[in-house]
Amino acid sequence: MPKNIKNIAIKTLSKAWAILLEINYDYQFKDGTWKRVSRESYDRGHGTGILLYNVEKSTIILTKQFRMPIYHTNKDEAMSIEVCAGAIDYNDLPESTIIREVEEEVGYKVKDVKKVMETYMSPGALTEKMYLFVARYSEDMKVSEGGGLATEHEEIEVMEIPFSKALKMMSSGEIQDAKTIILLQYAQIHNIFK
Ligand SMILES: Nc1nc2c(ncn2[C@@H]2O[C@H](COP(=O)(O)OP(=O)(O)O[C@H]3O[C@H](CO)[C@@H](O)[C@H](O)[C@@H]3O)[C@@H](O)[C@H]2O)c(=O)[nH]1
Ligand SMILES: [Mg+2]
Repeated sequence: MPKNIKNIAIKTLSKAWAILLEINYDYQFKDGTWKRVSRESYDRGHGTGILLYNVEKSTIILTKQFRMPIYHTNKDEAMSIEVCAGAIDYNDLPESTIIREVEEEVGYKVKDVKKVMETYMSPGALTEKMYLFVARYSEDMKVSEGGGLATEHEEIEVMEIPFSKALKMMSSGEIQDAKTIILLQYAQIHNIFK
């Protein structure tokens, strides 16, 4: 734990769906001087994501959905292609969260999920840590069409595509979501289709 931080003062800028804080603190730089620093920190909890893959078919399952923060800054890229993912509810665990999200969003009941990484997605601004998983899927695990929760205003298109196509979509920039890129590269590095 760093010892060169003191006099922390926290101000809540916004407390709505998530919490935006302004955190002011004294930070001692390497030359010994102390300076007052201010940083904003957005807390929307932690999250999970999963790459679902089928070795026999060489396919994976991705989702496509409208993302307002992208639309707000880059309208053409607002339909985001991502691995299935979901925020962890208070007191829930990453494993149970991702198993529930897989059923809600893409319609499969998976059991054995393997955690492959824990990663801070945007540590300069977000408190969120993402727990990333992989799991095999097959037709006998299919229980619904998925699509997300209408009550939560979700509308998720389920995409089952060859792994090779997903890699091309990553190279071409059609896939730009970080958790998705990390998991696709994990699959490539660890040769999970072999
Ligand atoms: N009212 C309100 N509701 C929100 C807001 N943001 C999200 N929600 C609700 O919370 C749900 C979040 O859906 P999840 O499936 O749990 O999460 P996600 O949006 O897929 O995000 C996942 O990936 C993100 C990283 O790309 C992660 O940040 C996130 O934790 C999660 O893993 C949405 O359907 C929506 O109902 C908001 O600003 N306001
Ligand atoms: Mg989701």
